[in-house]
Amino acid sequence: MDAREIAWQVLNQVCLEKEYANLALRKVKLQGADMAFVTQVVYGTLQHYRYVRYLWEGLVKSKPKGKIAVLLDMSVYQLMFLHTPTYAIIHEAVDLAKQVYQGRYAKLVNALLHQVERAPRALPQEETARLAIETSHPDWLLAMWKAQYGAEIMKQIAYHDIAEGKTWIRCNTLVNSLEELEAAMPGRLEKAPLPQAYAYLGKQLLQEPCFRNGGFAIGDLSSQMVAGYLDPKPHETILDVCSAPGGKACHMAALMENKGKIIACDLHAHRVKLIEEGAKRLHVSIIEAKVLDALQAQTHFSHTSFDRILCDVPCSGYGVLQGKSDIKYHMQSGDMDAIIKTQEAILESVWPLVKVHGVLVYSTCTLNKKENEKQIAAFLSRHPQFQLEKEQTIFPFIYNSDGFYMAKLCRIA
Ligand SMILES: C[S@@+](CC[C@H](N)C(=O)[O-])C[C@H]1O[C@@H](n2cnc3c(N)ncnc32)[C@H](O)[C@@H]1O
Repeated sequence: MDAREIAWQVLNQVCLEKEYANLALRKVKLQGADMAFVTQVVYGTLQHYRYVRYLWEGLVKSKPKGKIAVLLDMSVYQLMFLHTPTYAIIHEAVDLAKQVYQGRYAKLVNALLHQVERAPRALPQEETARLAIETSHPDWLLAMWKAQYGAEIMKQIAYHDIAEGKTWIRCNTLVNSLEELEAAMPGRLEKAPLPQAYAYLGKQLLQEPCFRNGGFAIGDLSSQMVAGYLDPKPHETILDVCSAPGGKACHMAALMENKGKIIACDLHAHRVKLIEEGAKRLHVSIIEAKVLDALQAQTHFSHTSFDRILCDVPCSGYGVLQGKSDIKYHMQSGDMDAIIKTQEAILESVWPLVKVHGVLVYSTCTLNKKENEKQIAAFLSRHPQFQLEKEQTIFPFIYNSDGFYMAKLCRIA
């Protein structure tokens, strides 16, 4: 089976069976350039799903569905975004189309792809409709961003989501200093506007010798701002209730100089394992990882027993659509309703555990005021014993990082 056919199969699993793209790709047994091609076609097609569908769908009355629609999507993606010769893309798409539905759609695939290649359909005139197709976002999401943040910010987020992302790392000061890390990766690090953070400019991050010995952690720049917001000190006791895979917990441990205690919980056992593995690689010994539903936290811990608590809650993920294009492909406007209730329930379950004069930080990787500012305003109105010290939305286009929200609440009574 060649790389294009494998990409088609992976996309069928993601688009039609709702498998996560990273998990479907993990099963692919290819290497080198072939694997890079499959990965690019899979993520690229998902990232541009509306645009590529728009280009072929308008040309046909009775629209093919299922695997043929996915095949057309991925072939149009290649025609529009890759430098592969047109004849190779179309020829192979037609061959693949012959494999399914008794080959009924092979001629149509051939005709549609030639037509798209010859004269791509013009984008809609109206500005927001055009942006939605050009950047492949659902209309309701753009409308929500426009209403919440204004037209200019909506536009910048949308274009950010289809731009090429950066890889961010954090120097693990428990293992090496900034100077030592820079010396170990000459020319491959670009200093970021945050202590200990760098953009990685190389190509083989996991092959860097100082990765295995824990010299750095991989983690988005915005996400690295959260531990600083919590501002944990050596010898304190910290609760991290939604902790896996443990990026922020390990960062907190470094800020605490590996002194004190961090209880790092997550609902899912397989994800708790990731916290343990990460902590081991990064030479962190103060993390105690636990499988625990945050909603049950009060049955495990006494009231007022933590100096600081981090609630890095599950969220709709609208701040990470650049890197997680399968979220973008599948998301529905109703998805956030249940999640908002979970976030509220987590806050209600956890707040009594923080000491008086202690700190609670709430964070999400989403851009949605209902999960962010409004969630925190509602919490504060229910709990006058907390005060908002600061809150911040990090828009993803500022540093080419994830979109994040963080609120720092201090318990005053
Ligand atoms: C945004 S991620 C956390 C990322 C993590 N803080 C880090 O920095 O690596 C949210 C996590 O919440 C976990 N989760 C979801 N519902 C939960 C619950 N009721 N109790 C505990 N963890 C939960 C998910 O398994 C997921 O790992």
